[in-house]
Amino acid sequence: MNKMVLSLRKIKKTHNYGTEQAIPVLKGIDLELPAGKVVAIVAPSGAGKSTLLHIAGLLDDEYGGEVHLSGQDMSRANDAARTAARRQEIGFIYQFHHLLPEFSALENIVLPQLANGTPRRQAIDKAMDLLSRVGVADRASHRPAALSGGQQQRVAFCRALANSPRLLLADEPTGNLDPATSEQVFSALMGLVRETGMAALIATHNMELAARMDRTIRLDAGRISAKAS
Ligand SMILES: Nc1ncnc2c1ncn2[C@@H]1O[C@H](COP(=O)(O)OP(=O)(O)OP(=O)(O)O)[C@@H](O)[C@H]1O
Repeated sequence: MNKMVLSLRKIKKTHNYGTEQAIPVLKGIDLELPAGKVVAIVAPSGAGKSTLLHIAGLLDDEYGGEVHLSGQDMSRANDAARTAARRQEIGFIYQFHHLLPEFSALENIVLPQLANGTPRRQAIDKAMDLLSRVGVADRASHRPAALSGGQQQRVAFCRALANSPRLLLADEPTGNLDPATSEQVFSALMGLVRETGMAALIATHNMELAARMDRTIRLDAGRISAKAS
């Protein structure tokens, strides 16, 4: 039996709630994400993908419904518990990565592991393994400013996976990559999911990639409109 890593139950979100410009964005989203599965969210611009990823990633606490992480209802958890869960269990890949500019690519991936108590040697080995999987190991000692946009994006991908999260949330993780590099990052992602049993929820406009994931959900006008398994 597959364990549910993420369960979203009746998620509702209105931006600017209670004001004249109240914008209902999510109108009751239910989603079950088991371990070892990759689910694509496909949606037109403005449909609420980022809003949903923020709620799933415990970055927002003003919403209706429940977010369960590994069976625990995080919508009722306090700040400290949500912060700990974010650090230890969730990896994020944003459209705009925020690598630390004064540190090398390698250090950007090592530091979050040290903060989590991983011994330095082990953290470096893990970082180098991740960098190799996405083809940027030879740039390990470069600072972000000395990397191309696509290389920075790949480093951010490695950083998100550094602490072996149980849940990966990604907003267009291959958005700015050329087709060959996008393929390499996608294969690395699928490989890691199969090896580790991580679960991933990935927003993408790339229908070809979405079709290769385990399932696609379509978000439209605040609801899940169609499912393909
Ligand atoms: N902080 C906010 N305050 C008010 N409205 C917001 C806020 N954030 C987002 N919205 C609105 O909520 C809707 C959903 O935004 P969201 O960023 O989740 O869309 P998206 O599906 O991720 O879009 P895209 O693909 O263009 O990034 C949009 O209409 C947006 O204008």
